Amino acid sequence: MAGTGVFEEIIDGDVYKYYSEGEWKNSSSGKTVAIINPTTRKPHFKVQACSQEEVNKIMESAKVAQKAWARTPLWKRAELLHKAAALLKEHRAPIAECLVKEIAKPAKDAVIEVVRSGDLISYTAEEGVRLLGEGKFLVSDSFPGNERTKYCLTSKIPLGVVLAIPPFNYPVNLAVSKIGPALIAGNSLVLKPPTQGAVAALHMVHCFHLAGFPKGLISCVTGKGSEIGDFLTMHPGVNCISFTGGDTGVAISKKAGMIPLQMELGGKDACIVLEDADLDLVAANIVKGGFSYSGQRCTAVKVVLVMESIADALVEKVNAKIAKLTVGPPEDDSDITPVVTESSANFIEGLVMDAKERGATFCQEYKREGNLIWPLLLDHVRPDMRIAWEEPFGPVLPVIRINAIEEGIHHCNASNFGLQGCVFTRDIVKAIMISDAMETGTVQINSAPARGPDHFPFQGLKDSGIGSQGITNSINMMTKIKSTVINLPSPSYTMG
Ligand SMILES: NC(=O)C1=CN([C@@H]2O[C@H](COP(=O)(O)OP(=O)(O)OC[C@H]3O[C@@H](n4cnc5c(N)ncnc54)[C@H](OP(=O)(O)O)[C@@H]3O)[C@@H](O)[C@H]2O)C=CC1
Ligand SMILES: O=C(O)[C@H](O)COP(=O)(O)O
Repeated sequence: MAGTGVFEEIIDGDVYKYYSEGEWKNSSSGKTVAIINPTTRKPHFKVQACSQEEVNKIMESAKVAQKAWARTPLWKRAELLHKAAALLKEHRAPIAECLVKEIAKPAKDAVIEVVRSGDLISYTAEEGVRLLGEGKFLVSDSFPGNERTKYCLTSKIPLGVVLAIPPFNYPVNLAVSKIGPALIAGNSLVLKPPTQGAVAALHMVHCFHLAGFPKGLISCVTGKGSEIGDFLTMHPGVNCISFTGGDTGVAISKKAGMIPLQMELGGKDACIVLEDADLDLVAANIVKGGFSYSGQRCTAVKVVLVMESIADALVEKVNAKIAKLTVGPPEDDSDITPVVTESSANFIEGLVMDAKERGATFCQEYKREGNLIWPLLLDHVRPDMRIAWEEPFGPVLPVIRINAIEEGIHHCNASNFGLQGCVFTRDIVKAIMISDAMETGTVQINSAPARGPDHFPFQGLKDSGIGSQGITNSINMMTKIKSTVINLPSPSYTMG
């Protein structure tokens, strides 16, 4: 149960505490934020609304703790991360329960997210020891005009205080995807979890606390992003921001100072289907890719671009699979569960109504009960419809019929997003050429888009992000280079 057993100390009455200087605390603000259960649409949890003074204190302690942490041997950093990973997996049940109640993640998927997060932390520990355990050694005479009088030793050093801001749909996995790299690289970490998902995140933070990380090294600030967010992202004590979410990230990138930014934002991942594709494989991937977690994934299939000659056959197969999707509460492991907020459901409905007014073909009746929207495939979608371009982040998928591959590539590249895309064909040469032409961070050949496995590089182009994630790239991004040059009085060559 959430907030019980080892987690008792993170809650006071019915309000979860925030985490600062190695302790669970009540905010002096006296304000709390209600977390609404998307299924019941009633408040389920409460967290503190932290004050700016509390943020300042957290930043001060993070700065002090980071100096000591940077002097902690790599193997000791890794040891603590492995402990946190084990604790996360040990306590997967209460954390998964929070995901079910806060973000209506299907119960099975909720457990998978927590276990995946433990694996991510452990892999990060190992990768960090290897990656940061070596540097570069350069000699001066490799550059014209120089003798070998200089040795340059370079290493990767921490940035300082990393601010991590994950989104609601993976409040644990997309938090640890930032926390792990930051810590193994020698940084301290301030986490601002999403409101929907904050309690799952607080339970995750407690696993790091139980692992025995130094006081002040990890903090967790709760409160609405719209209220405390700017104070955090513009705080002079922040040396790096790693953000995942929507166009909020674009605004943050304009406000943040001269610091490294890692941004993973929205997507409109296109699925291009050629005439020779295996339509059973395509249909399975479109349904899994487009409707898992009710389409609330940045890497969800968000528009299908299918050759006209096979479109009827594909749509029929997709509809048959949609008909088998279960719709209901996350507690029952339903395939389709309520979307995260009423405002999200309203946004999705707006896109559906626009498509209806402009003549899209509804393959299923549009049905909504509260935040629960039944899966819907819209056929014969045209570029003048909003759903052709906007990201519903819901269980609604548009199909655009094309008569040439170039049309599909054009639509993909005309989007402001450039996260992932996928292409289905038996012709690997064509697949490579299409992949090369698609302006996205990743192209999946013969499978739906996906961020995982978590050690793969993951990046968005254009409005889909800044920089690259994936464990190795995240570790590197949370370091900077330090050079030490040894100057010799006269040239010296190893004589072999
Ligand atoms: N690329 C991806 O992986 C994802 C993309 N998205 C996109 O984002 C949209 C909304 O999802 P959501 O999670 O609400 O994304 P948001 O961008 O609204 O929120 C992401 C995170 O940013 C925080 N935040 C909000 N405002 C600020 C601010 N001014 N300064 C600092 N942090 C802030 C949020 O906190 P709080 O919750 O308290 O507002 C949350 O922790 C989706 O519809 C989708 O388009 C969403 C999830 C994942
Ligand atoms: O933010 C998201 O939606 C995730 O990056 C998607 O991750 P997944 O492809 O592993 O579900």
